[in-house]
Amino acid sequence: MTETRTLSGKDLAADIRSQVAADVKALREHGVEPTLAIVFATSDGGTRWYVSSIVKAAEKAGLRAIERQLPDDSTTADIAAELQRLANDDTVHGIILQTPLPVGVDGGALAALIPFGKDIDGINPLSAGRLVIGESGFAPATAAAVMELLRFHQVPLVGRHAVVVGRSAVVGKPVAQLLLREDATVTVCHSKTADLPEVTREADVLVVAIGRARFITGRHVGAATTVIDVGTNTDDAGNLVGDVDAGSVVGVAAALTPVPGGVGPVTTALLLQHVIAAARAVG
Ligand SMILES: NC(=O)C1=CN([C@@H]2O[C@H](COP(=O)(O)OP(=O)(O)OC[C@H]3O[C@@H](n4cnc5c(N)ncnc54)[C@H](OP(=O)(O)O)[C@@H]3O)[C@@H](O)[C@H]2O)C=CC1
Ligand SMILES: Nc1nc(=O)c2c([nH]1)NC[C@@H]1CN(c3ccc(C(=O)N[C@@H](CCC(=O)O)C(=O)O)cc3)C=[N+]21
Repeated sequence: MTETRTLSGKDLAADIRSQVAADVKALREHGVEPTLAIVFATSDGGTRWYVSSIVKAAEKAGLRAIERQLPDDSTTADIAAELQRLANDDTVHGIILQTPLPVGVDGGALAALIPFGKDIDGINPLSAGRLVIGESGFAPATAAAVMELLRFHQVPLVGRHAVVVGRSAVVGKPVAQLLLREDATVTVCHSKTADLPEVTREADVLVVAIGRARFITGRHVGAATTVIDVGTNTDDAGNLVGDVDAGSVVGVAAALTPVPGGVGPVTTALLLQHVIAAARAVG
C-alpha cells in the first residue's frame, strides 16, 4: 500500500488571491480600475455557480467584475455583438467567454473576437498558437492552474513522463504544451486511445480532464504516479466529483489533487491574476 499525498490547491489559491489584492491596490493608486467581463449564454447551474464564484472572488480582491448573461437561445451574432462591445470598451481589461455555448454557435469565430491582450482565458487562436511556439500570451487559466499546482508541490517534470487524458482546447491541449515547455516527455490520450490503463500506469504525472465522474481508478495508476484531477462533475446525489475515483486511487498512486479544493480554486485565482497582468499592460 502506497501512502498517497494529497495536493491541495487551497493554500496556493489563497497566496495568489492575496498577491492579486495587493496588485489591485497599487493599480488603483495609479488610477486604473482592473476590470473583468464574463460572457455566458447558458442557464446551466454549474456555469452559473462558476460565474458567481469568479465575481465573488474578484470583488473580494477589489476588482470590478461585469456579468453578461445572454439568453440560452442566443446566436453567434448575438454573442459576437456583446464581445465586440467589450473588446472596444477601454475600461474592460479581461474578457472570459464561458462554455458551454448554445448548440450551433460558432465558438471558434467568437474566440477570435476577444482581443489578444484581453484574452485572459487563452481561447483566441492567436493565444493558442503562441502557446505552441513558446511566445508570451495568456494560457487558459485551468491549464495554468495545473502547472502552478505541480510547481507549488514541487513535483519534478524535467525528463519525466507526463500523460494527459483529454485533448480539449481549454484543458488537455494547452496542458500538454505547458508540460512540454517544462521538459516533460508528454503523451496525450483521448477517447480513441487503445488500452488507456496501460498508458496511464506508466505516468509520473497524470493529468485527467475528460468530464466523466470517477472514470480513472486504481488500475489506471502506478505507485510513482502523481494524479492531477481537473474534472468537475456532479454525481447522481448532486455532489461535486472529479474524473478520478479518489477512493480507488488512494493507496495506489503517489499523490492526488482533491475535488473540491484542488485545481478549481487555483483556476479562479489565476484568472484574477491574468486580469491584473492585462490591466498593467495597458495601464
Ligand atoms: N477546474 C477547472 O478549472 C475546470 C474543470 N473542467 C472540467 O474538466 C473536465 C474536462 O473538461 P473539457 O476539457 O472542457 O471537456 P471536453 O468534453 O471538451 O473534452 C473531454 C476530452 O476527454 C476525452 N475523453 C472523453 N471520454 C474519454 C475516455 N473514456 N477515455 C479517454 N478520453 C476520453 C475526449 O476525447 P475525444 O477528443 O476523443 O472526444 C476529449 O478530448 C470536465 O469535468 C470539466 O468540468 C473544465 C475546465 C475548467
Ligand atoms: N472558457 C471556460 N473556461 C473555464 O475555465 C471553464 C469553462 N469555460 N466552463 C466550465 C468549467 C468549470 N470550471 C470550474 C472552475 C473552478 C471550479 C471550482 O473552483 N470548484 C471548487 C468547488 C466548488 C463547489 O464546492 O461546488 C473546487 O474545486 O474546490 C469549478 C469549475 C471552469 N470552467
